Amino acid sequence: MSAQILDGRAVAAEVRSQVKTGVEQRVAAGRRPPGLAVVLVGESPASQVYVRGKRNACHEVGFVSVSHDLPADTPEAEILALVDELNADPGVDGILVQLPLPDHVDPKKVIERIRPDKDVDGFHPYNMGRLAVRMPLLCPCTPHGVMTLLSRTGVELAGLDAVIVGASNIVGRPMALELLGAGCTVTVCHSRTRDLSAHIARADLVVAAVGRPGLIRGAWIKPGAIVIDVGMNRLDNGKLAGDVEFDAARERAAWITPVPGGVGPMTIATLLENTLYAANELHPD
Ligand SMILES: Nc1nc(=O)c2c([nH]1)NC[C@@H]1CN(c3ccc(C(=O)N[C@@H](CCC(=O)O)C(=O)O)cc3)C=[N+]21
Repeated sequence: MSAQILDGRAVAAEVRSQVKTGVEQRVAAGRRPPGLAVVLVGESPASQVYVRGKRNACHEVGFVSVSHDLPADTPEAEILALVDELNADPGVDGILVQLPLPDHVDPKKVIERIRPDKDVDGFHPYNMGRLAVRMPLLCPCTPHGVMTLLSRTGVELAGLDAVIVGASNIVGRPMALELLGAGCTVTVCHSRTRDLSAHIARADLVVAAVGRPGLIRGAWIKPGAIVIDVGMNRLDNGKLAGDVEFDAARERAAWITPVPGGVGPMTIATLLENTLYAANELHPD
């Protein structure tokens, strides 16, 4: 029996349409449309593709999209000064500084400079802390987008054995907190984990967020498990592949996300949700 596909493109389209309606309601009530500022430092082609996608999504839902494209050699102080300006701008509800930043810029300093109530990436320590103590404010987009996808399976998450592979600040760690909040028993595997396949073999839910194509063998997957592939690996042939051996895993899983077309679109859709939430709930004006 092969798995049902969790169609991230379809769910992301639903979320974007809900955000668009939310913006229309705001404007009909005489309020300004939400504003999202996207800061891009440098000319990395990948970042330009992602940033273009975000800006297009803003236009689709009716946000004001504020763009700042800075040269790769922009001094850190200038980036911080721009963040201060955006923090103070009443027309800006969300600030996203595209990562990675050039080596001479400390990303932690830049992230921590963003006002927590405008940190629509959810990367700021304050927002991560709020998630850790079950008082979520703005949640990191990829893990929160995964929760939206999981809700579409109709599977009760409480009590599931969830195994996350990867312990990054932007996916693995907040993913563990989100799943803990949903009542899962959570294991986080990382580069020091011994016998990864044994952890995967007992998992009802696997979230792969490592960045290594085909790391998670399909044969490891427990029959009937839910498999969420956050991996976004560009292969030599230019194709995008996840961290999971999709075809083999699909024969054993009950649900599985494809790459592309799974978690990626949910990341963008959740960014839009966070920005509307910040405008409506955190910036009453
Ligand atoms: N401050 C910051 N916040 C981010 O959220 C952030 C970032 N920096 N830096 C880069 C990563 C990457 N990222 C993606 C989002 C969506 C897709 C996406 O929609 N991918 C499509 C495929 C796109 C393609 O074909 O290349 C998919 O998976 O279906 C990909 C990558 C957000 N990022």
